[in-house]
This record gives sequence, structure tokens and C-alpha cells, in this order.
Amino acid sequence: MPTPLRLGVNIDHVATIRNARGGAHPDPVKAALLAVKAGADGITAHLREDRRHIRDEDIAMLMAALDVPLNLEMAATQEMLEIALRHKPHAACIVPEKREERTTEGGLDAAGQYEALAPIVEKLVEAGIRVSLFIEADAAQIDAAIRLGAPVVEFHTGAYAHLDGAARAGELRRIADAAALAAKNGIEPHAGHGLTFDNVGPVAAIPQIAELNIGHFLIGEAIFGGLEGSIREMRRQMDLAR
Ligand SMILES: CC(=O)[C@@H](O)[C@H](O)COP(=O)(O)O
Ligand SMILES: NCC(=O)COP(=O)(O)O
Repeated sequence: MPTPLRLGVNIDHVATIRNARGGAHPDPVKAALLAVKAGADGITAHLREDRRHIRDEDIAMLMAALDVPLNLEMAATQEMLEIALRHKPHAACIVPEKREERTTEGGLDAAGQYEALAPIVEKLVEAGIRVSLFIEADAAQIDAAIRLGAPVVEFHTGAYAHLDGAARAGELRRIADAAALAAKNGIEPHAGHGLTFDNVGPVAAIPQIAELNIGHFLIGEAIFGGLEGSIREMRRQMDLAR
């Protein structure tokens, strides 16, 4: 019996559009509330070091407005740790960040950065925040997550999303194997990045995966079908695959 599959809607790129002109429109909080109405089980927001989309005040307003879990994506820095401890979101997903990157290009090297991550994970866990590590689907990274005491990992599906044919099938197998390994070790596997109506099915079908976090495609698709429509269709595709 597969675990129920939750949908976390990432609203970062509502803020990207807002920030293109300054001001307050479109409002990421309004988008988050609409996403919940359309079937999102949680909201994800990435507070980047350069604040290119989500800003500090968005996190405060999301915390005040939401009655579903907020998953705060954050770099493993002292500044972000303090912000997370101040707001105490339901979950904090530690992601790698490079200032110049266009988007999050790969998974966190939890194995290589074990010493730096350990005190951050410890403080988040102590505060009752559900820690997730945004990693590649790789046994060494899962082993590091186990040693760090992270209850959740999120597999970066960007490579899967951008490949095709046999290469995509190989990447999907890697994610499925990693999800099974994580679950066997008591870690809840999630997945996300670059997921669309066309590629979500095979990832949603992996029985151990408990949550998908999807943003950029849904916000873009909202231009054509409305935000509610795009989220409802994604939910439908996820349910069909399960
Ligand atoms: C961590 C992740 O995969 C997404 O949240 C992504 O980082 C969204 O923000 P960007 O599009 O700025 O990378
Ligand atoms: N962690 C992945 C996420 O939140 C959304 O990624 P994307 O759908 O915006 O690529």
C-alpha cells in the first residue's frame, strides 16, 4: 500500500513576478491561500540569500496566514538558521545555494558538509522543526542524512526532468531506489524540482514518496489555466499515477 502523496506548492515565482515591478502584486500569500483551496497540502517558499523572490516579510505573513504546513527552503547559514528559529515553520528544507545560479542546480552535499550541517540540523530539530535535506538520490547522501538525524530527505528531480529516453529512465530508477533505501531507514522521502504535468507521473508512482514540491511549472501554467486550475490538474495527475 503506497503512502498518501502530499502536494507542496512552491510560491516563489509569484514573488518573482511581484518583484519585477516592485509593489505588492501579485501577492504570494494570496497565491498560497488559493493553492490550499485548490488542493495543496502545504506551501513551500525558498528564502534565498539574495532575496530575489521570497522576502523576509513574506515568511512572516505566510506563517500568520496559513493553516497548512509551511516548508521553508533555506541555505545552511547562520542568518537562515536564526530566521527559521524565529518563525518556527513546520519544516525547513536545507538546500545548497550559489548566488549566481539561475536555480538550485543540484543536491546538497550532506556527506561532504557533515560537520557544518550537524549543528544547524541539531538546532532546527531541537526547535521542533521538521528538517529535510534537499539531496541527490544517492546512497552516500542518504547515509549522511541518517547520521545527521534528518527525518526527511527531498530528492532533486531536476536531472530527471531535463533528461529523456534511457537517461531519464536511469535517473528515475536512481530516485526509486533511493526512496526505498530512505524509507527502509526510517527517513521520509520527498521529491521536487522541474516537475510538470508531463513528467510528474512516474515520480508520483514511487510508492515510498510522501510529498512532491512543485512551483515554477505551476506558476507558469497558471498564465494559461489559472492557478487553481493548474494545481487541480497536477493533483489529478499525481492521484492517477498513485
Ligand atoms: C530548492 C528548489 O528546488 C526550489 O525551491 C527552487 O530553489 C525554487 O527557487 P529558484 O527557482 O530560485 O531556484
Ligand atoms: N524543492 C523543489 C521545489 O520546491 C519546487 O521546484 P520547482 O518546481 O520550482 O522547480
